[in-house]
Amino acid sequence: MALAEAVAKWGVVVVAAGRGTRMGTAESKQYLLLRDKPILVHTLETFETMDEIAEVCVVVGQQDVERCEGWIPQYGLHKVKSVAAGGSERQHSVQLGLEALSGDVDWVMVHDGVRPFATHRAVRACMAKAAATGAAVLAVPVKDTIKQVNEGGVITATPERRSLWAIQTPQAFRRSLLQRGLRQAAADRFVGTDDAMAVERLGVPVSVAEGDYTNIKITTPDDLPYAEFLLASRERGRRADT
Ligand SMILES: Nc1ccn([C@@H]2O[C@H](COP(=O)(O)OP(=O)(O)OP(=O)(O)O)[C@@H](O)[C@H]2O)c(=O)n1
Ligand SMILES: C[C@](O)(CO)[C@H](O)COP(=O)(O)O
Repeated sequence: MALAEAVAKWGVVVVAAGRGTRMGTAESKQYLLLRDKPILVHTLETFETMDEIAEVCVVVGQQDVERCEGWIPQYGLHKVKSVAAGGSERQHSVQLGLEALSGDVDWVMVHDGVRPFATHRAVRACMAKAAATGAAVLAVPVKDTIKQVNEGGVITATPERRSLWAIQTPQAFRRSLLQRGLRQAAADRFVGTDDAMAVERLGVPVSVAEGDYTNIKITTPDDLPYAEFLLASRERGRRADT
């Protein structure tokens, strides 16, 4: 591990204040059970055993703050030091989570509460790349040919596939850089779909660290059986290791 990374104090903002409209369930998708535990708890457990992480802030809907505070003792989520109420857009939830982290956290990762399969290897790759460059996101090269299509359903462009990556979380930044990007985005009334966009807009390069295709964001109902399969595979892998 690089020296800068070893001495840095890392915090994680796990955003989970969305409504999950594409999932279409009465209960927001982050609270659906994956085997025995809510999806969000599986996600939070990712960071529990990482010594590099000093603290986690989980951002949820105002109505869910108490329930999530109760999870800290129930599931032994000792790294979760705060539960914050989120905002109307993901970006606002990120901003509120950043404000809740303690003052001495100087590097941050933002992670979707509905990505429970980020591996420690991939998270560490993202942290290492950010420590070396200032800002990095996990991503995988796209496998399909991607087309741009107009409102009439007609293809207007085929971008070169070699340059296309599907972006995931965690996304890792020097805290002051992400804060500056989010402040500027708010001043410009710009709302991005990921955290890197706020930093890219400053003209600051954001690097990519190669992740895993299995780090899925649980978004639509067809993701649920695949998530069950991934959980079972991970547990089989763990049993084989012991
Ligand atoms: N105002 C919001 C919107 C989203 N998120 C979180 O951002 C992550 C990624 O967003 P997405 O998958 O789009 O979740 P939802 O916004 O809940 O889904 P949908 O767009 O289908 O409503 C999720 O963990 C979600 O809870 C958030 O914290 N605050
Ligand atoms: C941040 C993200 O998960 C990267 O893939 C994604 O952009 C979130 O987008 P969504 O519109 O909130 O699903």
